[in-house]
Order: sequence, then structure tokens, then C-alpha cells
Amino acid sequence: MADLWQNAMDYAVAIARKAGEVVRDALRDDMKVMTKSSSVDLVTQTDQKVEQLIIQSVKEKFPTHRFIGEESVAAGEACDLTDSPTWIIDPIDGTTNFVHAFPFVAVSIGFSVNKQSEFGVVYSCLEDKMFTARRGKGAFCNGEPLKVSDQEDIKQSIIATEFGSSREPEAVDKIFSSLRNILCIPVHGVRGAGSAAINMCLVASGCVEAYYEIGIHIWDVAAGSLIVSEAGGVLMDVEGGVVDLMSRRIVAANRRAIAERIVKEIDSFSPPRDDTPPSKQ
Ligand SMILES: O=P(O)(O)O[C@H]1[C@H](O)[C@@H](O)[C@H](O)[C@@H](O)[C@@H]1O
Ligand SMILES: [Mg+2]
Ligand SMILES: [Mg+2]
Repeated sequence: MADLWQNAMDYAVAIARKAGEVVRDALRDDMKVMTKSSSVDLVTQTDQKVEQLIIQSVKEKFPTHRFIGEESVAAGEACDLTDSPTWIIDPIDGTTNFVHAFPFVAVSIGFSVNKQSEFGVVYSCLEDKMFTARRGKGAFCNGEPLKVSDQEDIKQSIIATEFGSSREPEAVDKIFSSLRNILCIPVHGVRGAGSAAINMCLVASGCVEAYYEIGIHIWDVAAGSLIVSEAGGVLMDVEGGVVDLMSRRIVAANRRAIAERIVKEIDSFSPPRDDTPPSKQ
């Protein structure tokens, strides 16, 4: 049977590559850096330009499809995931890296239908690595199949995480408390690429055993989640149980036992959900 969404996925890969070129070119220019929710939540004209480029290109080809885009939501659009085919876009995941030319910057495009993820594309544009996954068909990097690490022992693992863009003391205290607990299990190391999407691709590639973060948004992890699960990994909420991409909390791991061990050490909290309008937060 023909794959209904393969055409859309091929299109997403082509747009992500084009978007990556725009990002790479912009690194050479002077940047105007603006802020969003806090003085460390950065955005540039390139984030906005790339998001518009992706949305306009998709609209030409798939006029009935819907969008959740980071910069459109920042501009006031609703973050609604319906049953309609929906493109979930982070035009630059790792904007702080981009601003500082720290070389981990990704274009992330997730696609969901009936609230189920159908494909995910993460283009790590400075490394020129194209990560892709189609539901039920595996995950790939530049066409090569991906598989999570087979490590069973958390004490022999590397765990990825991020500090995020909240500087509220209560949140920072919990982030540090979780980090301390995990570091002192002890694990071999803790790392962070500065891009949620790339961290998830590192889990899918078997370079780190797990990644967790509280404070991410649906556009940071929509594509990466499918890439992890298609590479054989698991997703979980930071308190255990089923992950909810609107909840702004995620654990992605090579296996359930490692995810559950991390959950035990996380001092959890709940940022305002992505699907709660700012007026109700
Ligand atoms: O760079 P953006 O798209 O803003 O995404 C980042 C996110 O906002 C932060 O919370 C995470 O810590 C980063 O890893 C994201 O990639
Ligand atoms: Mg992001
Ligand atoms: Mg972004």
C-alpha cells in the first residue's frame, strides 16, 4: 500500500535542508538578537525568517495542513494540536548556540495526524546531519539506520540535559538538585548540546543513554521523539508514565530501566503547559 505521508516527509527533508542553508548563511551576518519570555530566551530575525519560509512552502503544497511554530506561538498564535495533519516547527533549535556560533543548531520539523506522530526530521545544519524517522519504518542519519545504545547499567552511561531558559530560583534549584542526584548515581558524565532536538538525536544514535529536561516545548521535541522511539528508545514523563508533549517535560532513553532510574532522581516541577493560553496561566 502506498505510504500516505511519505510525500510530505520527503518535502519536509527538502525544506529542512533549504532552511539549514539559510541558517548557515546567516551565521556570517551581523545578528540582531531579541528576547522573548526572559532575557536569556533569545530569538533572531533568522528564527522568524526560517519559520515563515517553512510555513509558506508547506502551505503551497499542502494548503489544508495546520501548523504549530515556535515563533508563530511567540507572536500570539494558539498552540493547538488537533486531529488535522499538523506540522510542528522549531525553525532554529539552539538559538543561543546560533547566536554564539556554538556548533549545534538544528531545524526541527515534526508532523502529526490524529495526534499521532507520523514523521520527524531534525537537520543539524552545521554538522550537515539529516536525522529522519517515519512511524514504523525506523530512524536514520544521512540515510544510515540509527539504533540506541544497548547499555544496561546507568553507572556506565552518559546522560544529556539542559538548564533551559528559566532563571526562576525555584526552578533553578530543582534543576540543580536533579543534576546533582543524577551525577552522583554516579554516571560516567552529563552533557548537553544546547539543542533539545540534537540531544534526542544523540540518544537515537547511541552516543548518550538518555536525555531529560523540564521546560522544553512541543516544537523542541516533536520530531526528536519519533526519532528516539524509531531507533528503539523509550519516552517517559519525568514522574514516570506516558509522555505528554504539551507538558514541557520529557525523558528519552535507550531503555525503560534507565528512564525509570532517571525518573527516581528528578526533582520534578510543572511549567505552564504549551496548550494553556497565556491569559489562563
Ligand atoms: O533554541 P530554542 O528553540 O529556543 O530551544 C531551546 C529550548 O528553548 C531550551 O529550553 C532548551 O534547553 C534547549 O535545549 C532548546 O533547544
Ligand atoms: Mg527549540
Ligand atoms: Mg527555536
